[in-house]
This record gives sequence, C-alpha cells and structure tokens, in this order.
Amino acid sequence: MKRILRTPLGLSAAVLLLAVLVLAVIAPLVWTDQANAVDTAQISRGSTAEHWMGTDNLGRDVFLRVLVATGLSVRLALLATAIGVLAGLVLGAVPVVLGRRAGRVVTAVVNIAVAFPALLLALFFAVVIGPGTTGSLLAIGFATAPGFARLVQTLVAKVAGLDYVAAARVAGAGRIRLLVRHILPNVAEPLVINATMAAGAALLAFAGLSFLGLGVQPPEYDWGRLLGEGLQGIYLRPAAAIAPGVAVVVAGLAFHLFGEALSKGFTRHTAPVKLRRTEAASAVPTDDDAVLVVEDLRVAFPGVTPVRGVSFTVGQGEAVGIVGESGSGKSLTALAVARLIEHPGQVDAQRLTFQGRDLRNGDDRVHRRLLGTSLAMVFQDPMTSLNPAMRIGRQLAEVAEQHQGASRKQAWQRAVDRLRAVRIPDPERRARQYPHEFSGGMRQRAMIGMGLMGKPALIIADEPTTALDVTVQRQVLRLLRTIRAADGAALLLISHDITVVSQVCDRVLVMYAGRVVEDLPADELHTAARHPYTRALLAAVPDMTTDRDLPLAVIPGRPVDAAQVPTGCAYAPRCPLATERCVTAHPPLETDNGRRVACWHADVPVQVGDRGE
Ligand SMILES: Nc1ncnc2c1ncn2[C@@H]1O[C@H](COP(=O)(O)OP(=O)(O)OP(=O)(O)O)[C@@H](O)[C@H]1O
Repeated sequence: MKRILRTPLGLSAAVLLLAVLVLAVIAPLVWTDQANAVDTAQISRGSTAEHWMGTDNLGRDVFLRVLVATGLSVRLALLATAIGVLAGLVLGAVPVVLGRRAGRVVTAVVNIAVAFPALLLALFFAVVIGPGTTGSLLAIGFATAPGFARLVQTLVAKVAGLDYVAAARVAGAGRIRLLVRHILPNVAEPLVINATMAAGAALLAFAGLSFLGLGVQPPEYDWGRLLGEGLQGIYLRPAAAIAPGVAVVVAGLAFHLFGEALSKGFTRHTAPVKLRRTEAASAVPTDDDAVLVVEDLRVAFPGVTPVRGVSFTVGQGEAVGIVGESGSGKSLTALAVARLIEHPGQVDAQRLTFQGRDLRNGDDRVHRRLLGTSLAMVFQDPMTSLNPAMRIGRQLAEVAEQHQGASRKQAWQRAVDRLRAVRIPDPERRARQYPHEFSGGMRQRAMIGMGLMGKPALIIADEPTTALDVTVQRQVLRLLRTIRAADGAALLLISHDITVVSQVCDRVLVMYAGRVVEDLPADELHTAARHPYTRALLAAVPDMTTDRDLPLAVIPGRPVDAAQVPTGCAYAPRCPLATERCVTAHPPLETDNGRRVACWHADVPVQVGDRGE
C-alpha cells in the first residue's frame, strides 16, 4: 500500500476514493432532513447563493440531495460488485473443485454469458426481476459475474499448472484445500484490482438503470434518479442535471483510478533465478527390495506418445539417474510415477509399484497419502515450486499437519528442524519468511526440506540444480547425498547433465525418444558404455584432456520430434553405426549381467569418447 501511495496517481486516487467513501457514510447522517425539506417558496429555482445547484420541483436543495444520494449510490454499487465477485469466484473456481466434466459445463455457461454485454444482461435481469432497488442490485450483480468468472478461470488455470500446486497435490492436499490455500491467495491481486474497477462500472450501471426508471424508486433517490429529474428542466436549470452527473463521473473515476494505481503497485519485480548440481554409488536392485518398480510405462497425449515403454526399478536407498537430451521424456516419466500427469495425458503401465503398492489400481486417497508421506518431489525451479503467498515454515508445517496428524505447534517445530537439517541458517527466523526473501539455493533447500517433513523412501529430483549457480549446485548435490546417507532414502535424479548424474548416482538410465536405451552402473559409464548415444553424450562433455584448439564435440543431427518417431531405432538417423537393420527394426532392451542396452551394434568396440563422426 505504501508503494501505491508514493505515486501521484496512487495518492490522488486514494484521496478521491476516501473522500467519496467518507461522504457516503456521513452525508446521509448529517443532511438527510435538510435535503428532504420541502419549500414551496423555492420551487424549481436556478442556482442561487443559498441553493448552489438550484432546487427541484418541491423546492428541495439539489446540492444537498446529491450529497445524500452518495450513500445509496455507493452502497448499491459495492453490494452489486460483491454479488458479482462472489458469483464469479464460485463459477470460476468450480472446475477445479468439481473435476473436468462438470467443470466443462460451467465453463461453457460462463463463455456464453460473457458473450452478452454486461449492460444488456443488467437490463434483461432488471426487466425479469422487476424495477426497484433489489431487482437492479441483483441484475447488476449477475451481469458482473460472467466477466469475473472468466477472469477467475483464466487465473486459476494458470496457477493450477505451477510446480508448487503440483507439490501440494503430491503432499496429498484435496481439491478444496488446493483451491483455498494454494490457488486463490495467488490470484487475489488481479481480482482485487478488477473488483475495484467493477465497482466504478456498477456505479455507472446503477445510475443508468435509475435514470431509465428501472432502478431506485421514489421516495428513495440515488444519483441516477436525480439525473433523470434534473434532465427534465435542463434548459431552465442545467445545474440540477449537471450536479448528479458530475458526482457519478467523479465517484466512477475514483474507483477506476484507484484500481489502476493498485495494479501498478502490485506489479512485482522478481529477482532473476539462478543455476546449480550433485554426486553418488552402485548395484542393480532386484524387484523384491525395490522402492519403485516401473514396467512398460507409457505416457501419451493426443497425437503423441513421448514416453514409449520405459522399465526400471529403484532399490531401497539406491540413487538412479535419468539422463538424455531435452524432450527425451525424463520429466514425464517422473511425473507419471508421482501421478501428476494431467488430462489429456494418459498413463499406462504393465506395472507401477511404489513400496510394494500398485499405483494403477485402488483407492486414490490411499495412494495420495502414501505418496504424500513417502515420496518427495524436488522441482527444477524453486521459485514456482513454493507458494509465494505462504510463509516457508507454514508450507513445510502443512505436510506434517496433514499426514502425521501433528498439532500446529509441533508441525511448526518440525518445519524449523527440517530447515535446520537442510542447512538454512537461523531457521526460526527464516521459517517466518516468504519464498521471495530466500535466495535461489535456499529455496531449493527449503523445497528439499519440505520433502523431508515425512520420511521419504524416494526423492525424485527433476533437474534440481539447473536453475542455480555453480557454487550453489554443489551445496544442493552434497545435501542430497547427506540426506540419502542419513535417512536411507532412494533418489531418482533427472538431469540432462551426465557428469552430475555420474557423480551422484549408483546407476544411470539413458533415455532417447521416450525409451531407455541403456542402463548401467554409474562407475562403468566412462569405461563400459555400449550404446552409441551414451558414448556421444559422454564425448560431448569437455574434460581436462579436451583439446581446446578443437571445436567442442556435439551430437550430430537433432533430437527426434516426439510426434514423428521413426520406425526402427530412433537414434539411427544420428548414429555413425546405423545400418539397414537399425532403420527398419527397433532393437529390444537386452539385459546382460545386470546391464541393459538397446542397440543392434552394442558389441561393436567403439572407444568411449568416440564422437562417432
Ligand atoms: N502436455 C503435453 N502435451 C503434449 N506433449 C507433451 C506434453 N508435455 C510434454 N510433452 C512432450 O513430451 C516430450 C518429453 O517431455 P519431457 O518434459 O518429459 O522431456 P524431458 O526429457 O524432461 O526434457 P527437458 O529436459 O527439456 O525437461 C517433449 O518433447 C514434449 O514435446
């Protein structure tokens, strides 16, 4: 608010609006009797020193009546806006609460209603409900609602796709809680701004309806009615029409300008986000001790199947890395495991077991609870992964309150303790701060801390260091390693950086065009990689021995478009070893001594580091 009042626009709009609101309260209390006093000696007079704006046809002072009418005009405008905002909020938020099908019906109704001009709707309702104050109040309220509903739908849809909402969903938050705690607080600013402006528009609409005789009825009067009366004698007493007209314009302007100032004041200047990375160990787990078993996982969207039959296991305490170029399906694989693929995405698997529970069938709430307590998700961008409108400590505490039945105080203490565990300095004070008060690295650590509120059996970290600078990357990777050692949690680390994965993980899965093409222990990556794509990825990483006079190695060609995957081996068009067979037949993922590779030429002895050109 201070920021808004510091600008000339903000200050003058606030003063003007305050004056209007104060007048709306005081004028009816002070001047009602005088404004209603009939004086037959002063009927239909023009402006005089005694009656600045003249008198009406009963000799009543027009200026005092305009002042008194401020109360009813402003009150009705605010009430109608409140009705419109409330109805708009309900209609706009319903799709999130009711689910897709019912939501679609509501959206269609809103879309149709939005197509009609608000004033036309107001006239329609006013005629249907009947003339009078209540009728016009409901009419203007209902006419305001569709515009608001559309705005709410758009804002909610935008926020619902952000990582922190996904994180809350993984943590087991229900739809209503998601809406009330995580979505609505983050769309409140534009709603407040629009509501302020809508109040100005409602004021004008009321004046219009009363002027037409559909709004306020005698003996009550608002500016619209006074305007109608004044207009009848405009040639003889123009001031009687001008005074209520000016009042409508000034009050309307006050609301609009204040809304404008709010919107400028609320515009946030976010700090740029930074970048960072981790390291690891080995052993292919058996299905029995696996935390996660994924078999033939497919993720499809209309017209495209970006994940095409991925199988892997993550053992207790094991760190598995998934590498591959952008678009290879790494993130979708992780999202599918956490059950975060949204419509129209379709997830399909022969087996999808987390801690021995089949996630494909059974009670959704039971799965949510299991994932909420035993799975921690760390997303790439910690700024969008945390709710900007909630204190960090509260966001962490919510997990303990919801899943461990902890009291508010206990949950807060655990949140502080977890922040300390992820090396946030002065955690008591920091827990009371908002995400924007944290640096990029601290936000990422807080996100990891949130995952540790339960006792996760698996941490899925999707590019956790990409948005951080190099020094902070190391800290976060070290932290993930320490947590694994302390809590025995398994880790599924997704990265396009094969060096990071080889340092942090026990085992590496290499993905290409939605499939696993190689799976091997991380410490054998540089000596025993057999797939030409893995070799090319390794060769593209410069090291101390790289000749700096030569251009850096790159993988020739472009990654496959997920919508147009060729038959045969998807890597064939870029592969130096490709033959006719590679183009026509897809190589199966063969298991050999715990390692897996999908290549017809896996046995061709190409040196690791060979660029294959
Ligand atoms: N909602 C969606 N609808 C259609 N296609 C999608 C959708 N989400 C992802 N894809 C497609 O799936 C492919 C794989 O996406 P994914 O995010 O899993 O890749 P990735 O390997 O994690 O890449 P990056 O490292 O860039 O995140 C992408 O090429 C993308 O075009």
